[in-house]
Amino acid sequence: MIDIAGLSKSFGTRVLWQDLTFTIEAGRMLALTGPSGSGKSTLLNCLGLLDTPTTGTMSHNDRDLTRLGARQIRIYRRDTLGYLFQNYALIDNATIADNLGIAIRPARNRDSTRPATSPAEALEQVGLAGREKDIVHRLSGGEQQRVALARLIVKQPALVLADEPTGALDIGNTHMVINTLRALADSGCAVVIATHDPLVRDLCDSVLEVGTSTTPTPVKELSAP
Ligand SMILES: Nc1ncnc2c1ncn2[C@@H]1O[C@H](COP(=O)(O)OP(=O)(O)OP(=O)(O)O)[C@@H](O)[C@H]1O
Repeated sequence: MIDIAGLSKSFGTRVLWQDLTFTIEAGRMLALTGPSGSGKSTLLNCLGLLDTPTTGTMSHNDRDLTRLGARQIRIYRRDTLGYLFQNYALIDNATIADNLGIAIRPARNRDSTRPATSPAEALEQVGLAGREKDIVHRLSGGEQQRVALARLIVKQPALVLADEPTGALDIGNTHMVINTLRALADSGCAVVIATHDPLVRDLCDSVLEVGTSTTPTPVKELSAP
């Protein structure tokens, strides 16, 4: 569904990655690994149309994403993408319900046939049942991450982009994140995760070593003896 061809990114004379050529398919999970500074977040930002690649093309269902105007980019982000970033990207001074309500709107516009999950059901799935009226900035970091997960469950975006989603979490919340991302993939979302966490990497279907490889390797091949 997302076709990447000859993608590269440089800052000045510094080449972060080049000639990336692969497909991100619905229902699959791709891990982006590599040392700090190799350009994992930058690649996620390019996939999320928050940054632009230096050369190459990205297309979604044959629609060229590198040629969209500002308004089309906003609509694509709203209707197609879900972010799970380290700062949770929530509206801090609003309630959990308000944060999830924002996620519902674009889902209504999508041509999706997937069954909708209500905010109440999504909160139950992440262990926050009945907490709709809580203000987000009063929640712990782990709870905020779970609200961000609930937002993804409600929105069911075609493409989920996650940047170190377990970096600051305890083991319980880490498993919550991993299980939810796997469930999103199983329901048809494509999931791309920048991670240093071997637990997360091993859950994915394939791994791209950013800055070193140009195509992902199936996880099965990595773990083969
Ligand atoms: N706008 C920019 N201008 C110049 N350099 C930048 C810019 N954005 C990022 N970089 C540099 O690009 C490199 C890659 O950054 P990026 O955050 O993508 O790496 P990363 O692999 O995600 O690292 P980490 O694992 O530490 O999060 C870094 O050296 C960073 O300083």
